[in-house]
Amino acid sequence: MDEKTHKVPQATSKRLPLYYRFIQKFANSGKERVSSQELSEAMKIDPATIRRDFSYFGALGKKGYGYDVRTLLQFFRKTLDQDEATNVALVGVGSLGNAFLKYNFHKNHNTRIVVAFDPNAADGGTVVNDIPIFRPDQLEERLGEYSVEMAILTVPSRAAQEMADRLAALGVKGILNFAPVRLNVPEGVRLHSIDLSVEMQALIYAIRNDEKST
Ligand SMILES: NC(=O)c1ccc[n+]([C@@H]2O[C@H](COP(=O)([O-])OP(=O)(O)OC[C@H]3O[C@@H](n4cnc5c(N)ncnc54)[C@H](O)[C@@H]3O)[C@@H](O)[C@H]2O)c1
Repeated sequence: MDEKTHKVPQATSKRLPLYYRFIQKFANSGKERVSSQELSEAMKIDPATIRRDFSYFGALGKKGYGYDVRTLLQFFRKTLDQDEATNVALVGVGSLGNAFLKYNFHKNHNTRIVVAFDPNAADGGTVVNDIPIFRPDQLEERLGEYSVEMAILTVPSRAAQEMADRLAALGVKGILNFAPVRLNVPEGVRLHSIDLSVEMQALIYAIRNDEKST
């Protein structure tokens, strides 16, 4: 990513892959330009948010013209580093971690799990789906071999902060945390947390609220 994108808010950066997906759809249907209104209708995000998100990246569109689909496509491909593979470490190979290990991210995105860590791994490592799994006490010794940029954290809550600290100390730049705890990470490390219970409660609240207002 270029320097400008450092100040991009987390909410905006979370929407980038979504923009990319919809712009790909517009491009595939042969559309050459698209307005924030059209994007808004397709994506169910309000047009002001889209314009604000895009404004973080400089002049991507012209007033009254909208956005050039090819330019947007190139921009998002470059910004999301779709041309370059991202190596991911999986930390915690239980129920959730195993599902990630078996899910082939690589098919749709240039992202792949290259190494995993779990206390249940054998002494010299275990291999599942061609991915080596080592014990967590081997993290410092092994991680450096795999050019890992980000980690998926699927460990029990009690182990999450310690593993996040150790990953950050090893130079991992992004952590996708599934443990339902608030983690602290040093500056320069991006943390995205997905708490399924919170997401579910928010959805239930939204459904009930819709019911009340109809
Ligand atoms: N399973 C789900 O549907 C689900 C949904 C939402 C959130 N979560 C959260 O995701 C995390 C993982 O859930 P799960 O169901 O896979 O749990 P799990 O107990 O099945 O798996 C956790 C794994 O982490 C390993 N582990 C423990 N300490 C470790 C360490 N220091 N380093 C590496 N690995 C370590 C354990 O050996 C185990 O294999 C939990 O924090 C859980 O609350 C799970």
